[in-house]
Amino acid sequence: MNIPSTPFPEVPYYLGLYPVVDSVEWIRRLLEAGVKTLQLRIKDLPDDEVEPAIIEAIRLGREHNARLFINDYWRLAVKHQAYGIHLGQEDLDTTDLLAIHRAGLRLGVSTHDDTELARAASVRPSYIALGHVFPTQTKDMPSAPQGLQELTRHIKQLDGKFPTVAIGGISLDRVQPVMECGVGSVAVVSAITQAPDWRAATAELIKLCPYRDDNHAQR
Ligand SMILES: Cc1ncc(COP(=O)(O)OP(=O)(O)O)c(N)n1
Ligand SMILES: Cc1ncsc1CCOP(=O)(O)O
Ligand SMILES: [Mg+2]
Repeated sequence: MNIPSTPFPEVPYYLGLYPVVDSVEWIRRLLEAGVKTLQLRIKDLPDDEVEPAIIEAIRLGREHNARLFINDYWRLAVKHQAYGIHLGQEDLDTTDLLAIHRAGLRLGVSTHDDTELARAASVRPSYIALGHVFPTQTKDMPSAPQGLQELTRHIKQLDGKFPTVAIGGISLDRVQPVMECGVGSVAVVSAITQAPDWRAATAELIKLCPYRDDNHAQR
């Protein structure tokens, strides 16, 4: 892993609601619904097939003055100057972190345990994602859900040095207890995409997970 000599660019500690979705269609809908932090997560397609979606998502993100992260496709995200990139632990070994840093993109990194937390922190990313907090149907997870106690412990361990994002099984009724752990933001998939009324769910979630224009955790 090639670690840049300075941290990745800062993002607000309280990023607001952070939906993770798999199409430009969802990106457009959510931006129009007022979402300001979001991720395009398309899995396992060749670069040339996802490139048009990435270009359009980045364009929409800029048009709405939103923070759009691209999952996995870091070369395309750099090429088209996305706001940021989200990477998993295994991606850290195969990604040119120096290229992302040089291009001025923000970086989010997934973590699941203490070892991964230390490894993520060594990269000095823009935010650190913690999860999965609860059981999830959206992604096959090799580890057990960490739960609220472990989430709280990880947030304390980071000591406000990085903005944090909780992910995994966070339904509407679980957002408040998750926020009470001190996390900066909540990332959701099914709470929006599987909701009977996604507009109503998104509006509720935005209220429960406020954005603050501030780089620091409130103590
Ligand atoms: C905000 C956020 N947190 C975690 C993840 C998971 O990323 P990763 O570990 O790279 O797994 P995939 O999403 O690529 O399957 C995420 N995407 N976003
Ligand atoms: C992408 C990802 N990474 C960890 S859990 C997860 C899926 C979260 O989806 P949901 O909010 O539907 O549980
Ligand atoms: Mg990934």
